[in-house]
Amino acid sequence: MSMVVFDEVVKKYDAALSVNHLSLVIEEGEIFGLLGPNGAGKSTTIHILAGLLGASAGDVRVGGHSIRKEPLAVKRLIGLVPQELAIYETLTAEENVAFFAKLYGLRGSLLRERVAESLEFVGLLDRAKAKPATFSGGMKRRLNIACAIMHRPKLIIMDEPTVGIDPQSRNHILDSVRTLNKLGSTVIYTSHYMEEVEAISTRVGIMDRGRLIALGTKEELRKQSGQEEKLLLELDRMEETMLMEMREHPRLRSVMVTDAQTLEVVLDESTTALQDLLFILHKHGAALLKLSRVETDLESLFLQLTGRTLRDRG
Ligand SMILES: Nc1ncnc2c1ncn2[C@@H]1O[C@H](COP(=O)(O)OP(=O)(O)OP(=O)(O)O)[C@@H](O)[C@H]1O
Repeated sequence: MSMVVFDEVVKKYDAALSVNHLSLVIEEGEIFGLLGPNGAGKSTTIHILAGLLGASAGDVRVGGHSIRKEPLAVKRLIGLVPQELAIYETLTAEENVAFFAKLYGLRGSLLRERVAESLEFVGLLDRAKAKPATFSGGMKRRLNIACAIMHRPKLIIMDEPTVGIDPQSRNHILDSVRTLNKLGSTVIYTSHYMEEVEAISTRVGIMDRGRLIALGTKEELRKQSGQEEKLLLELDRMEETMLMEMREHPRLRSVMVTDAQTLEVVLDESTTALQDLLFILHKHGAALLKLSRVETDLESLFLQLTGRTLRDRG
């Protein structure tokens, strides 16, 4: 079932379109990574989806409900972790989560149960009675997440949740995204850190200047962009006759010796290329000590699509 359907969504602030006719379907169970440089339109897209901002044109459906016609039904399905912290420094951690729980209509023992559950989930149960003023930046972000998930939303939207935090909290947050997804939530996650999106997403959409310029699994994006399937082979020996045979083989696009024991090989698209490569190794009595794949690089893909670098390195 489709969890989110963007249908020709437009957001216009001034002359430029911040979201430019966005159409996109996200299926139930996905971890969808929305990637793009600063100002690409990610936050605007997320805010329209969460009902915080009206679209200039088009509509979004969440779990079959139109955000225009049934905004409350949509809001009930969503947990938004905003880019800016949405927690109260004067309340304790558990009071913060309880505040949001009450907004969703939770009361009494169910409220207490869900507050404890979400604080435990983000690793802050032992700090339930402390105020966020005593927390590190990463802990505040985790509390921000607890506030967004306590009503067990079907769709969790995270807008750059790992900006400027320590590695421990960052890993905690990435693990929690995976766990929430396993527990049944669809997750939409924006970032301009491509490593994160690569690591956790089932599918990636790349935005630039309000438009979705690429969409697919990492593998599909690699194919769309013409990036090649590159393998690294560590061998116990490297004979010239074997290398010659590889270089002459029509299914092996390039064969390069990178050090005394390592070969970098680019295969063509055919299904038998890898088999042929292994056959040649076997024929020449070379043992394969290690085989690894050079991972798709979203950064260079973005560069190729737009002529600009993805990351704001400031
Ligand atoms: N309230 C606003 N008024 C006018 N223009 C706006 C407003 N909010 C956003 N924009 C413009 O819309 C475009 C998209 O901004 P948006 O914040 O959605 O990008 P983003 O991809 O989320 O960037 P970031 O990674 O910095 O959060 C930008 O050009 C921005 O200047």
